[in-house]
Amino acid sequence: PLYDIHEFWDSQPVPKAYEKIDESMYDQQIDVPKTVADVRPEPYTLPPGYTWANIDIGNRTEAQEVYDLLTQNYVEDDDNMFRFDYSIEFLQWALTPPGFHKEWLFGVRGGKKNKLFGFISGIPVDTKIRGKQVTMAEINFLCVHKSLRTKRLATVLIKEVTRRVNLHDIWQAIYTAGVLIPLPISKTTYWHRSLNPKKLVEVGFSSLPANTPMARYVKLLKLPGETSVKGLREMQKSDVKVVHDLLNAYLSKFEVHLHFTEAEVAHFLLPRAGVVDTYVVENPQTKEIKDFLSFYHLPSSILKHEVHKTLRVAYCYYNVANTVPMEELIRNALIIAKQKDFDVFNALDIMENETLLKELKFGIGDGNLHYYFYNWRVPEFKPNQIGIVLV
Ligand SMILES: CCCCCCCCCCCCCC(=O)CSCCNC(=O)CCNC(=O)[C@H](O)C(C)(C)COP(=O)(O)OP(=O)(O)OC[C@H]1O[C@@H](n2cnc3c(N)ncnc32)[C@H](O)[C@@H]1OP(=O)(O)O
Ligand SMILES: CN(C)Cc1n[nH]c2ccc(-c3ccc(F)cc3OCCn3ccnc3)cc12
Repeated sequence: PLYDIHEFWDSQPVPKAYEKIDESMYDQQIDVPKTVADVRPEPYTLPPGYTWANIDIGNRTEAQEVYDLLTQNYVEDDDNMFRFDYSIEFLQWALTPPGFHKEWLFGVRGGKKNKLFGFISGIPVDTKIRGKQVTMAEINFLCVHKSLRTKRLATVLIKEVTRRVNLHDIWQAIYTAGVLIPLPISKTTYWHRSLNPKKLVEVGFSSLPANTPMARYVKLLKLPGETSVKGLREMQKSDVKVVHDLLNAYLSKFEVHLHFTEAEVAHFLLPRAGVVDTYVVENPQTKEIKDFLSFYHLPSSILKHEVHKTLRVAYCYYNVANTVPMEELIRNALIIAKQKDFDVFNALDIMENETLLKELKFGIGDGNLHYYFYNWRVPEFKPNQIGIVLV
């Protein structure tokens, strides 16, 4: 609970759990204004035997080292049955958007083999918060090897990435986590839509509802073999401009959202095999595009099962529905994911998602994803006011 002592976070410019609400303090930074000249010029001190190392994620060998660290040491579910298994291609996609800064992708090396024991990443994002534009760093992939846990190494990684971001005259950040630390700007819930119920029951991801034989459970969750939306097709380069306009227009409806450049829309939404899928709806008569759907591929390793080693998971990404009902659009995303042999389709209750989860037979997940700002005070938002998906 929040009244716990947070040695590190109580020293950081984030709202305190106990602070009195003062509306006049909202929509501004928490820290005293600083300039780049105030930023510590040298990296933070690491324990003896460890060194800082920038990671060139575009270099296959270095990307493999990050993959190896994360696939063994990154986020597990509460029951330690599954662990995220981000692929190398996914990491390269997530961490090299237009305008990224190489020195914001780095880790800690040590030992005889100069092994990678820790990692953290930042990418620049243009956020809009209650109508105010704030350039931030989006922090992700914080990971410390299991053999080095609870030695406060994470706090050094966080302070170092803060320092490196500050050197670019950026003083705010956005991040999400399953853990509850001071202080969430929103507490969202994740939901799962089974696509391969038999496998999900076999690996313990789902349990058969009471008095429901497997055959009936499978029938309950069956989806059409083909999509229903006319004119649905994979996004291509020539769609970037219209998808860019549709996305920014749609996201401006939310209290907290990102603003994407065309180059960022091309980077984050053009289909990449095994990473991200985007489909546009091209009106067969007018050839106009007014809707699109997208989901990203993030498998989880199944930690304790002899036969099944990987859970193939699709995650709801950005979806805009202007001429098609959102429910039908997302149902078509489910159908495509099933056609592509995904086992489950995950979604947060952010944006408009909560309005379609039940109808589309999603089941509620066992935990939350909290959204956080660093050094920016806002009132707490409901999930349907959040228009940002962090991978
Ligand atoms: C202006 C720019 C600013 C940029 C920076 C913005 C801030 C960015 C913040 C980062 C955003 C990342 C977002 C992201 O990547 C998505 S959330 C996923 C984070 N990664 C994992 O969960 C992977 C598995 N776990 C680990 O690798 C370790 O357990 C980690 C590394 C998590 C902690 O390593 P450890 O060996 O277990 O722990 P110590 O070194 O002893 O440190 C303990 C302190 O760390 C605090 N802690 C624990 N988990 C945290 C988390 N997920 N966020 C923030 N803080 C977290 C904890 O509350 C405690 O502080 P307290 O004593 O005050 O309570
Ligand atoms: C977002 N990005 C920062 C990775 C990340 N970190 N921590 C997390 C905790 C939950 C989710 C999440 C987000 C959306 C979703 F539909 C299901 C999720 O978790 C499933 C349960 N689970 C937790 C861990 N392994 C499996 C992601 C994350």
